[in-house]
Amino acid sequence: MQATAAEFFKLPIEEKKKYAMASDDIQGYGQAYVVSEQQNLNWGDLIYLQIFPSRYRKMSYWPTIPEFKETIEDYSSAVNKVAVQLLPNISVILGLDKDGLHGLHQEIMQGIRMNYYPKCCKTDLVLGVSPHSDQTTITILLQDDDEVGLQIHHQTGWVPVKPVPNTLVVNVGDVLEVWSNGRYRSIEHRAVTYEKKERMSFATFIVPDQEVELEPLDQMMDRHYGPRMYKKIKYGDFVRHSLARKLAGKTHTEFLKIET
Ligand SMILES: O=C(O)CCC(=O)C(=O)O
Ligand SMILES: [Fe+2]
Repeated sequence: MQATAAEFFKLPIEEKKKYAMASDDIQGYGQAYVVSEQQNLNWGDLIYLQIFPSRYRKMSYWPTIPEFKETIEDYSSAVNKVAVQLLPNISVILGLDKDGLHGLHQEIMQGIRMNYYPKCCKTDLVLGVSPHSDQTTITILLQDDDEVGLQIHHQTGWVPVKPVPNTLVVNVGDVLEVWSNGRYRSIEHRAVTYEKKERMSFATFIVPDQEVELEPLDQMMDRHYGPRMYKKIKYGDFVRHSLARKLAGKTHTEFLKIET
């Protein structure tokens, strides 16, 4: 997987641009969440591809590197198995039936964002990815074994997520925060840059269908869990709202909250 992605990222920029994200799309090569020419860009290259259901794939964005398609499909199928094992467990924690979360998604959508962070000589000035939470139910992340790039926000500071070899990191996203009425908060995270070495990471996003109406589950709003904290919003509208703004900590999640 890493080797195949590296093949893509080391292509000349003109080659990579053949897969450039259209301005009204989220799939393809480029940077999302860019809303102004004044904004500081992130020190990284990325390509985002929708994987499942396969009818949403836009093959014009898939690099035609040998083995690319097979490698992404094999990796994504393996990660999908992890996701469909995790969701029933999270469902039970939320007081739902085993199949509850699966049902709430209508259809489970899976996409992959491949990130490449080149070496950087101004690591104190630029970030690989600005602070944000993911607009997902969960994100399943594969990162390089030998570098600490990912950091999570905890209390007043940033805590590095030290890679454990052959291990995936699972992050809670905004969708789970809403369904759980804030009991499981989406994690604010960022990626830092390195001077000595490049880094890659692969984030698999597990999200509901665009048409799903997001709102806290009934059983997460009671005397024990407290009053309703989040508005009702169509998942697709939430994503469109987020894409029109730059990444800035948990501001996207704050938008979902009921104003008090
Ligand atoms: O590179 C990383 O470890 C984080 C990437 C990330 O947060 C993302 O792609 O959403
Ligand atoms: Fe992220």
